[in-house]
Amino acid sequence: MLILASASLRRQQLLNESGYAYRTAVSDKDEHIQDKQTPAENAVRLASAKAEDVHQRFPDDVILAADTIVAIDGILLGKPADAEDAVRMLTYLSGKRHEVCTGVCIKKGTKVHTDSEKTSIDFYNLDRKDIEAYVETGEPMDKAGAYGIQGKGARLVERFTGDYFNVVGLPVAKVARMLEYFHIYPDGKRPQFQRSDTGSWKPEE
Ligand SMILES: Cc1cn([C@H]2C[C@H](O)[C@@H](COP(=O)(O)OP(=O)(O)OP(=O)(O)O)O2)c(=O)[nH]c1=O
Repeated sequence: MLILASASLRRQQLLNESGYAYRTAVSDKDEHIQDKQTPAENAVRLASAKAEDVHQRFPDDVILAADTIVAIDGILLGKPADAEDAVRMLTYLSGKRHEVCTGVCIKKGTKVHTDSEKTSIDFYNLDRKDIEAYVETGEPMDKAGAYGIQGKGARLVERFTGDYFNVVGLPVAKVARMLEYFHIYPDGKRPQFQRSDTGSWKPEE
């Protein structure tokens, strides 16, 4: 059985819509971003900690976990601590390009597969009033970088390059390919993907 180690409704929704059957289990691991690590290293480490935590409770299942981080000018942003922090983050992102990095860890027994995906985002210039009005909606508070591209935060984004779903918290296409390695397929069927992008790993026959 596939277990999504996440309390995030967005991740659950993305996995549902992609056709996967799964259960959820929430990790209570409280790991922190480390400035000395790259965004990808941080995101993969945090995702791995969540997967490991849930694996302890469900050792026979396939555990999927993810973590999303925003990176700009070498600074890493997680979720804002409070409204003031959200204003500070959005002020920093205003008019600039940043990256959203989601790390993914899939684990079953001793078999572990990790990877990460980056999406580049350009923000419009935002004035103080726009930022404060957006923060007042409450939307930024549970999101890395203090915005949600899938919600009212869409108004902040001038353009993006890469996987949209990665920004929302789960790079679905990459995850689907990783899950094949664990013989987990959407709608319970072996999928049609052409495996030209296997990278350093291949699903077992
Ligand atoms: C940038 C951005 C982030 N996010 C979200 C995705 C992640 O859920 C969240 C970053 O926090 P995470 O710690 O990655 O995830 P989470 O705490 O929400 O859920 P869990 O650990 O239980 O799996 O920010 C958006 O929803 N939209 C966006 O545009």
